[in-house]
Amino acid sequence: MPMPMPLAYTSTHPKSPTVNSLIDSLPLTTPIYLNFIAFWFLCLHFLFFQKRSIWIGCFRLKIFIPREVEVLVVTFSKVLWGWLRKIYIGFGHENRMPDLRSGVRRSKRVNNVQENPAVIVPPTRPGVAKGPTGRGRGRGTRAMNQGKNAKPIGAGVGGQGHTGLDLPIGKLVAVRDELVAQKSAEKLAAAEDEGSTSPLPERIQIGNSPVYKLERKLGKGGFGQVYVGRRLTGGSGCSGPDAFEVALKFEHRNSKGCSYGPPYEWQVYSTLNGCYGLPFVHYKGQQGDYYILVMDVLGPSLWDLWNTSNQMLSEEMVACIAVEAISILEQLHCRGFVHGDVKPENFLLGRPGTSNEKKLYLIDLGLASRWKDASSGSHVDYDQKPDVFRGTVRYASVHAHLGRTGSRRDDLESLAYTLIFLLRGKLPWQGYIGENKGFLVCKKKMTTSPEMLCCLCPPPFQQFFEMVTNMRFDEEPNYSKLISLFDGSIGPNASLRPIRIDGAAKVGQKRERILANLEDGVPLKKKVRLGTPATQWISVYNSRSSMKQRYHYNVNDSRLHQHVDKGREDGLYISCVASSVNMWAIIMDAGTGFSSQVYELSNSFLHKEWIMEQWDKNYYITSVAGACNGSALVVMSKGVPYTQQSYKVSDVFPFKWINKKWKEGFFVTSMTTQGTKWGIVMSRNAGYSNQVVELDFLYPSEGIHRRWENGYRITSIAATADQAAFILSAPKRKSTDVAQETLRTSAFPASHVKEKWSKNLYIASICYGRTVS
Ligand SMILES: Nc1ncnc2c1ncn2[C@@H]1O[C@H](COP(=O)(O)OP(=O)(O)OP(=O)(O)O)[C@@H](O)[C@H]1O
Repeated sequence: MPMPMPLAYTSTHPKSPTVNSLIDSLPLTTPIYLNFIAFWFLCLHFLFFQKRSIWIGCFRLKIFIPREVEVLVVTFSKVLWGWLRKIYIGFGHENRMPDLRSGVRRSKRVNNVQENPAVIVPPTRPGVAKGPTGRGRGRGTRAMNQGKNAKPIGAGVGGQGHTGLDLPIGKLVAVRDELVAQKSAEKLAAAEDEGSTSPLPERIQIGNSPVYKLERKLGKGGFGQVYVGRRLTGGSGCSGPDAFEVALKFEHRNSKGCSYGPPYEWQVYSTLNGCYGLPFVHYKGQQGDYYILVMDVLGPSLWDLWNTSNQMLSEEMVACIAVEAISILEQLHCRGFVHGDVKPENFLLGRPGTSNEKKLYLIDLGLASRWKDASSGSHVDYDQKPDVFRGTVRYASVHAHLGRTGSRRDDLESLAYTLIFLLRGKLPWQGYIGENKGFLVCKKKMTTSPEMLCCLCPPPFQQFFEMVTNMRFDEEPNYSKLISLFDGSIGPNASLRPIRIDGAAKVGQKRERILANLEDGVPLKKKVRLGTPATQWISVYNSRSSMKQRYHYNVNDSRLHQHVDKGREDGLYISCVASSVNMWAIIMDAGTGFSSQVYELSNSFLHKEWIMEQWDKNYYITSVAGACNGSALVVMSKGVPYTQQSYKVSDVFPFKWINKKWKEGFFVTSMTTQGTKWGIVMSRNAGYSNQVVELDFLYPSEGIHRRWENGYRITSIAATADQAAFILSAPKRKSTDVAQETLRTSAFPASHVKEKWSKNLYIASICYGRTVS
């Protein structure tokens, strides 16, 4: 999208003054202020340009700025800059009820606790460290945190050229939290600097390995530097453990991946060494300040190849790459791992001039993870953590962007992007920059139809893309079928092929047999990515004993009171509200358990003063809706079990805040959107034992079904025109199982609701927004 930058403030919040009110509040006309500002600018000018003298006519006036003034001016400038930034860029705000003492419901307004502005984390990792446009392979660094306020650790934030490399993010996310807790980003950066400045040993011997002399550099990643090591003593072979030349990968012991000992990649190599398509690791060990891997030396990467071939590779070449890459991934997956960072830079050819120069290898296991549990052998559990991203933005699967647990489908989706990039020379989401780059790229991936994405590619590539993006989380890829898609693009003469496809050839016969059995018998799956966004009503129905429920839709502001009053006369309370095209939908129930209710229609999202007043009177927010025209409807009730409440308004889905509040015992109890803004209400004592989020650019059918299977039920929904969010909760008391159904309809589901009522299914949540793409 080029969409506006996230603005997370409501304009009326007293702690988020508008620029106008700020300017109004400054007595700029007072001469003393003018003098001060002039003095300050002058100091800044001298400090900035390092000027220490000025000419007045023919006199040269020497300027002396005392150190104290310099510090004062710089500090004041920083504070002012931060202040202005907050006004222009904003951050989410949270309003929270005061803590309760001794379990007594205290209604006094003690204070308006405005917590430290929470870090707003876009649903997907924003523009982090797009690769340098430099031509060297593997240059640049990784960033580890995708938070808006998070600093990329190390260097490498910069613009992205069309030919630029894309750098991986999130390697060792697992240790990230601990790292961040222990060390500030600055310390980490300093540690890294130290790592990069420590001299590399000139002679290397790991255990009983030959002695190597450090030779030319092969590449550098965010974590390691790779050099050629030339054998000096201790062997006679041309290849293998005592090869004349090896690749030496150095990682400094203070580097970000080594805080707890050897790099994580070592563990993965311990299990995967010898796997088809991976370079052999012969020795690993520590020497001086460095962890060192001794492995087979390889040749150029596919990115190098693409770059030196006018940034376009032939169909046959890419088809061979496809076939061999699928075989390599199949072998890796067979060993229970997913790679997690499939991209052109991580596929290397064998050493030029050797018999392996046309052989493909996959390197960099730093983001590899298990899809299959090592002890039980079962598939790892599905989960979604929208603020966790691992991989490289350009090639990451949409599921990886959305923070879903990595599985085999993700490697294949990244491979599809890799192949299309090598063929077309460009992907439609290149060129995004800025803090919410990850979100924009993910949105573009979701809204680009397979036809658009593959418009310049031969049909097998589109078929491959469609097959892999339609896979379920735990689906076993049909590698043979995927390989066979490219059969027609590869010539029969093996010696003429630009890339060796030994892996695929080995399973070729088996493949033919499988394919014969598959012949058209498998029904085609419904395509999930159509590229056409749609907004719909999403309604959720819960089974419950018979009760009176009433709905109103297309209600304009002036008719709202009339409907609500009528419902109240009949003993009904508002149970949920929603808005579509600036008209309200109101659901009123006889079974809410509320004892009293108030509501307010206001022009602000959300009206803090009114909410605080009602909190004082022991009312709690029970439903909330925002309309596109800026107004919001907040319903607050008595008779709820909640003991404390907190809400947040944010321009991006505030998963990080939700996560933080979960840890404090709060659960999401209502949620809405207004335009692109999200409003989330969380309460203590909500009766849930656990809660999860499903956030997607379409209706996350698979995720919801998986959660349902695990005992979760949808308890809040909201959607913008881009994304739909579902909160699913596990009840504390697992007494009666609630059956739940969802419905998506273009018009308000008036007739459907009646059908549901006849089956004792009642509307539990409703919203209008993004459903399919
Ligand atoms: N065995 C090898 N033979 C030749 N070159 C290699 C070899 N291993 C790595 N390289 C080169 O070194 C670069 C960095 O290696 P690698 O990707 O393993 O490091 P990293 O720090 O994990 O990088 P990244 O940040 O991309 O994950 C690679 O891009 C590649 O060009």
